[in-house]
Amino acid sequence: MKINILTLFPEMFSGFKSESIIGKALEKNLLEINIVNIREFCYDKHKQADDMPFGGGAGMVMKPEPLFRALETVKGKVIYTTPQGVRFNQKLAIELAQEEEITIIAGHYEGIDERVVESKVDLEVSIGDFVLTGGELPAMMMADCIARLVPGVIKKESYENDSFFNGLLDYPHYTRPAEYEGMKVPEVLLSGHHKNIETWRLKESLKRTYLRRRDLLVGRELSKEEKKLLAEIKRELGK
Ligand SMILES: CC(C)(C)c1cccc(C(=O)NCC2(NC(=O)c3cccc4nocc34)CCCCC2)c1
Repeated sequence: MKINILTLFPEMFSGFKSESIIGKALEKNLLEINIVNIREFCYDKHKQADDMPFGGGAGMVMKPEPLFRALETVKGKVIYTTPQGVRFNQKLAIELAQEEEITIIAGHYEGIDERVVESKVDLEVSIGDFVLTGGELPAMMMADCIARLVPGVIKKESYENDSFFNGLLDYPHYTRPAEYEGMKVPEVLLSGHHKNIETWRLKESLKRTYLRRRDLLVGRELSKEEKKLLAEIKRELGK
């Protein structure tokens, strides 16, 4: 899979591409992330990538020509990260991860010229309702989420155990030391009793989801064991 990201700030992506899981996946050529510097497609003397808005008002708008030129050099579904977009989620990430190539445009200033959106953008996507300085971090976040779904990028077992893989919030995590400043790790996790540990983790995931994100449980098929555990949780919570 190849993810192109069109941006005026390519340096924002160097850490993303060099570090940790994404860095290793790129080294292993499991996928390709191609950062396209929009500024390279500004052919005027001053390399002007943005200009004042028609109709007046504050801020600048990203010019159409450099974007059209940059889009000529890439393929695949064109996504524009914008507050006006559909909400990004794991389901959309899974769909996009099936594509051979996708291109993400990161807006900046007041956004991109609408003629680019109308004629070239296939999908406008938002990561949430808050004000940002640019669409670069949303583009990076989407690329991260999609890239980890590419086979081989993360170990199969951790992918399978992804609590979100079963649609629940994560259970609490602990590591050494077994006691720190008087705070102990739950005994069951030190017992080496794998079935009990698995049950404890599922119950903790269900409890957290029930308490913090009950919406995730709506419409979610509960297994027999999950139903039993959820009943226990409700009893214990006195609800
Ligand atoms: C009602 C709401 C959401 C608060 C809102 C309403 C109006 C404007 C903004 C805003 O932030 N404008 C700035 C701008 N944001 C984003 O790119 C952006 C923001 C949030 C989630 C995103 N997902 O992808 C891209 C996203 C970056 C500079 C280029 C213009 C867009 C926000």
